[in-house]
Amino acid sequence: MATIWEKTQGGLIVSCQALPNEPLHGAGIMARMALAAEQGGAAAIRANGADDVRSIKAQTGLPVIGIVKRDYPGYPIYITPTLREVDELLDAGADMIAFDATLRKRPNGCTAEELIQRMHSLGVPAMADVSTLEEAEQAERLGADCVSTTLSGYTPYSVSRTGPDYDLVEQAAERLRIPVFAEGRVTEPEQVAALLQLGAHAVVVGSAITRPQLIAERFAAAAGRRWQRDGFKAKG
Ligand SMILES: CC(=O)N[C@H](C=O)[C@@H](O)[C@H](O)[C@H](O)COP(=O)(O)O
Repeated sequence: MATIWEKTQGGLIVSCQALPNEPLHGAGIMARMALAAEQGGAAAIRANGADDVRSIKAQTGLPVIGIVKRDYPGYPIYITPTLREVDELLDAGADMIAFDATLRKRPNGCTAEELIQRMHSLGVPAMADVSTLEEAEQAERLGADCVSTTLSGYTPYSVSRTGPDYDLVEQAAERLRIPVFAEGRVTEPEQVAALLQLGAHAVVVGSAITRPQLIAERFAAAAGRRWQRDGFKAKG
């Protein structure tokens, strides 16, 4: 049977996530979203929360990269911050687990090595979500199986951009021996092709496919600008 690396190589991974404050929140809806992504050609799904992971695995034949977003007061990190979230995802049958691998402090004194070791104890690969090249290199040293550029632009010390972080993808792909996934602010198909060309193992796309409120917002903003420019012209 093909490994998750073979299944995802050169492919599209669709992130299907809706937090409790989003209109599409719910494991059933996310499973439908994942099914649609599968029909569209996704090689794997990235999903948030044990319920969504279970539901997506039951509805699709795709590998699922699981995360649990959970806030711990006083800590800025929220993507699979501790062993508790890792255990929830292992229990749900995630095929890979992604976690915040930035150099910031983790709640409960947990370390990145501990999280990786727990995943490896059950044979589940660890995806390190990073925001800089330094974090990517550190994640590789600690034993992560791959990195994703998920957090570039979302830490106070990484550069904020409107589009994908091409530089980080290119530099990490050049320097690291482990696969580099491109993730974050990919909105156009041409960007997917460009990121693969720069050495990404696969490209993760979320909001541009699975957050319809943000898709509508882009179109509404375009309409709004026209409205402001032309003014309202009543008929007749
Ligand atoms: C920064 C953070 O919390 N990113 C999250 C990580 O799982 C998700 O909210 C993103 O949707 C995902 O990374 C895909 O990115 P984009 O939606 O830009 O295609």
